[in-house]
Amino acid sequence: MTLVAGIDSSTQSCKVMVCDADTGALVREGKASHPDGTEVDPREWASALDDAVAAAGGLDDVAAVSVGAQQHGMVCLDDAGAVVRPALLWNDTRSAGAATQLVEDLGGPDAWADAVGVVPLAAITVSKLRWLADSEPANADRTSAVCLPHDWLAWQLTGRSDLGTLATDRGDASGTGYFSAATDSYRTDLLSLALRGRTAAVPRVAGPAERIGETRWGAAVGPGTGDNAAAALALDAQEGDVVVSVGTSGVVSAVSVTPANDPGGFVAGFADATGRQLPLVCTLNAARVLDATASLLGVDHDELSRLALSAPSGSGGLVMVPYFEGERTPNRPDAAGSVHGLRLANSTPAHLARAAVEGLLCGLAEGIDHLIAQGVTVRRILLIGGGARSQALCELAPAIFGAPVLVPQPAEYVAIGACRQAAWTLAGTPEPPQWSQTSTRRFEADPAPDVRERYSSVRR
Ligand SMILES: Nc1ncnc2c1ncn2[C@@H]1O[C@H](COP(=O)(O)OP(=O)(O)O)[C@@H](O)[C@H]1O
Ligand SMILES: O=C(CO)[C@@H](O)[C@H](O)COP(=O)(O)O
Repeated sequence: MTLVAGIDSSTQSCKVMVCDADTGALVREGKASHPDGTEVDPREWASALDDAVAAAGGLDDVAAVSVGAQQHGMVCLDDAGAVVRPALLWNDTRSAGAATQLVEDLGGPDAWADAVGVVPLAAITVSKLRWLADSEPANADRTSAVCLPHDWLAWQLTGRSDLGTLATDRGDASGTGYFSAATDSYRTDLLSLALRGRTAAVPRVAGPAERIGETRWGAAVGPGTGDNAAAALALDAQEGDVVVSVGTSGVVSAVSVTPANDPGGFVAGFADATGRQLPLVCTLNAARVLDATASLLGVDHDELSRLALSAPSGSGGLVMVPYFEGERTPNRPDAAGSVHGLRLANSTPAHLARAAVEGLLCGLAEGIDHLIAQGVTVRRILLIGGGARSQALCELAPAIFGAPVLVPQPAEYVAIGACRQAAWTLAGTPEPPQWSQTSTRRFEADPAPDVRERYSSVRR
């Protein structure tokens, strides 16, 4: 059996899966935690990867490996290839002011949507680079190259240190704000605009199944990609499939042949890992809303779910707007979460649990609406990510989305997508290998538009 490995270096942890290259059957897996916080020394990712690989029984017998990772993180390298400062992650909002300035500098949101399909927000790499130029000019001066978390980890796997050997793929490059998914080209003028006239090298954009190097034991290293593009590859998402991921981030995305152009800044015009587009809406608050509410109530996730399902639809008028970490969609970096409509009758753990699940889902439902406004057709909604392990989330999602929801078997879909890319790199075929698709559970419910209406009015 030929084995391939896929890595998901996500916000909270590193997951490694080893699969049969022909069928995609899982052979073994491992996981290790990442440190908390919104800035992380990339060497912590390498160390978590080592631990996750050890937990997965090593990779010496795999013939190819690919890395999927959290998008947008700013990894700055000096001319010797050393890390200049800890990486600012996608969920670090200190770059919010820099994003606003950058939008103005290019002539407004329309100019950005036309240039790269992405209007800078705090999350986007280009905004983090402007923050660096203004707040840490000495570090900006020392930065000879800038890359993303997956680019850096894949580079580590190849054992190279020459900046000219850095590689990325168009899926992750499209999340930088200086690469256009519509034209498949860098806009180094925008990178330079962010860095206030400085220049920095960027990784070469490899093809979707290109071998970008070899590990020290001789395995092929695939191009890797951003986590959301990897998940779409795992699910073999086709046009009409809307993937909703409830991890640290809440993500609504869909593969498409048409690049997104949303000057409103809700939908980002990213690329997928196969050559298509991946219009995407991302929120800052998802699975951790459930984590925080469970901890507030002193219960575990199973009990939180049971409580939420025991309360009435609409939580008796209790509405949670879950902007615990500020928010990205809508763009409210300085917001805080709030609970509205407290009455004696709804001041119970069950009502609060339900309000948390409903509030989280209402934010994602707005994301689906934004995709539809960009011309995306919704044929199927697939729910994945750590939060999809919550029975309450699965049962309430169809009511809030107003459509049936398919929940694939709980699994690490980003790592599986990276495995599939590794197998594709090994096969060298024009299309990715056909692996049998996971079974799904179908959830249906009567639509609850009143819950969404109340949420929208409270949010406004
Ligand atoms: N049964 C569950 N119900 C709700 N949330 C869960 C459950 N199991 C795990 N989670 C949450 O899912 C999150 C991890 O999901 P994951 O998709 O791996 O995130 P990320 O990719 O951002 O690291 C954690 O916040 C975790 O607490
Ligand atoms: O910023 C985005 C997408 O634009 C996030 O989806 C990150 O890619 C982090 O993903 P998770 O760790 O939450 O899976």
